[in-house]
Amino acid sequence: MKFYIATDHAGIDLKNFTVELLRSKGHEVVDLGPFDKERVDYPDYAVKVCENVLADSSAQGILICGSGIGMSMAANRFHGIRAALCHDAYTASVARGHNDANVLCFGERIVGQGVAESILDAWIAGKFEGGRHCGRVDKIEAIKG
Ligand SMILES: O=C(CO)[C@H](O)[C@H](O)[C@H](O)COP(=O)(O)O
Repeated sequence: MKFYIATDHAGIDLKNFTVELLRSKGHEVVDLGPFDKERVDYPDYAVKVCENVLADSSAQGILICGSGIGMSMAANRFHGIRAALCHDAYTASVARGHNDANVLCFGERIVGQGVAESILDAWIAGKFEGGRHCGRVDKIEAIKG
């Protein structure tokens, strides 16, 4: 699987862990930064990941910040991005299976490395179930609020 990943200053350590973990499992990871802990604004990095995911539909995005909330809010402003803030393996699994989510968000101030790994494993194993969920996802995409 191919991932684009970015964070803000509050998620650097979990980003580095995630990049190494995914690469060690054979996944392709494009790290869009930042690469030090200087304070930055999370929307700037959400834009980088979402633009790449929209241009490369075979890929998925990962966005990390302190809580994951700001990143998920910013990412969901993009038409075609379905960003899911996940705190555990169940939310990751259902985000893929029911919501066809294409950007995973989590928070370094919320989840540790062990929980992050279980979230990533569930995300990677998850597959959109289609069926009754198709029309619902289509309705999300049709919203022009
Ligand atoms: O967007 C967030 C909160 O919803 C993220 O957790 C940010 O990383 C956080 O706001 C950054 O806070 P800081 O005090 O500037 O480190």
